[in-house]
Amino acid sequence: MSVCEFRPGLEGIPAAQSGISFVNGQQGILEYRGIRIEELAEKSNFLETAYLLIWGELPTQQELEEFEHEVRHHRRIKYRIRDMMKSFPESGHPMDALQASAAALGLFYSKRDLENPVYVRDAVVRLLATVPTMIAAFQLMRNGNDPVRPHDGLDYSANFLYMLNEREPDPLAARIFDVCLILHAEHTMNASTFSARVTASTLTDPYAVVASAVGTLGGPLHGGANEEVITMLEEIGSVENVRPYLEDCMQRKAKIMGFGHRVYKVKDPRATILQKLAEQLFEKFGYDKYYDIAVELEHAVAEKLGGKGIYPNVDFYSGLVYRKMGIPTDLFTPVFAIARVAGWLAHWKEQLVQNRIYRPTQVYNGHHDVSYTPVHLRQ
Ligand SMILES: CC(=O)SCCNC(=O)CCNC(=O)[C@H](O)C(C)(C)COP(=O)(O)OP(=O)(O)OC[C@H]1O[C@@H](n2cnc3c(N)ncnc32)[C@H](O)[C@@H]1OP(=O)(O)O
Ligand SMILES: O=C([O-])CC(=O)C(=O)O
Repeated sequence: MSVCEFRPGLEGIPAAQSGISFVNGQQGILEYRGIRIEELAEKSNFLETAYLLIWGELPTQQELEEFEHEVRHHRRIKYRIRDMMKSFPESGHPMDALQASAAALGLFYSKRDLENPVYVRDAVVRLLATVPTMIAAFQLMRNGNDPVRPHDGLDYSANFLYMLNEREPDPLAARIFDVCLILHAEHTMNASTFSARVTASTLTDPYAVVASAVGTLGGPLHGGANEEVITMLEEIGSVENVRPYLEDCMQRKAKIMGFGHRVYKVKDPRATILQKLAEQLFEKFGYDKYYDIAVELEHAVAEKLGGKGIYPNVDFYSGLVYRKMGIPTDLFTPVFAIARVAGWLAHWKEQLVQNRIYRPTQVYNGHHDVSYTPVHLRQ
């Protein structure tokens, strides 16, 4: 094999063959199994989209009803998981709580049976069903309250908002939240999905796959940017301060959070939809001054950095949507994870079809033949 050039961040290097999603970064196109994201956002719901991603086709009415029924009936978390979460430090980040809890779930299903479709389906259902419950439970318990039991009469998204806020959500808010989950469900070979596929390739269990992906999603260069965006908008504070803030960032060569993408060189199509969803929410529930700051920042960044292909990504407007729903800032990335579980599991299943363990190479730039220095002689 020829010696390859090292590409930092593996830019442009295919890490898998995949039929799950497609991105055209020059034209701002995203498709799940060939269907444009705009169409899914308008016509589908999250569980149907998850089914599409994981099993490769839209479900029939009966398949969808069965799948929704199964997910609905696996939403409760085990007392032992709940008690474990109760012992987590309240000040800990909910992404860490989620990562630990997803991994702990695997302790209860440690007999791996990856070739058995029943095992695969159970794991898919259980992870999709319990991740929202774990997040809502941690949120309530860190504030000294008991978790709220899932509401069997509510669908996937409405139930999550119900568990979080201890009341049934407004139907528009629940539908918008569900669309947000569709938008965040999958995105080709992003860092957390790569992490999921690497973990899957060792033939470990799907709980470990999801736990490793959650850990990867949390970083501020990836899903964690949605939280950073709100912090940044608060720091900017006013529309007048947008341009001085941007100048200062550019001078310091600091990244503007929620902007830029390895693949998109135009505005992320998901950001366009999320911006519209934010506007719909503001129309019904009142205006948010940070929205004007965000729009001004988008204009200013397009003027200064548009030439480099730097435009809003999915994380730029999502926080404004979640804020309006009363979701705390440090739950924005866990909410992203609720959705992305679908994509990670689709990649887990796909990886297993023709698995080969990931084991890339490296360019060694260290020393050779170094002799051992006894500790008392070391400077
Ligand atoms: C769900 C998601 O993961 S979406 C991404 C969420 N992350 C963010 O919003 C964090 C901010 N954005 C970034 O850090 C980057 O754009 C990433 C991580 C998304 C992509 O990183 P990469 O593809 O490695 O791009 P890289 O960091 O090399 O940037 C390329 C050039 O664009 C510039 N650039 C990229 N993003 C930004 C940004 N947000 N603000 C200012 N400049 C930027 C870089 O400074 C660099 O400029 P240079 O060539 O003059 O040095
Ligand atoms: O594709 C990426 O690198 C990041 C991203 O937008 C996502 O994971 O949704």
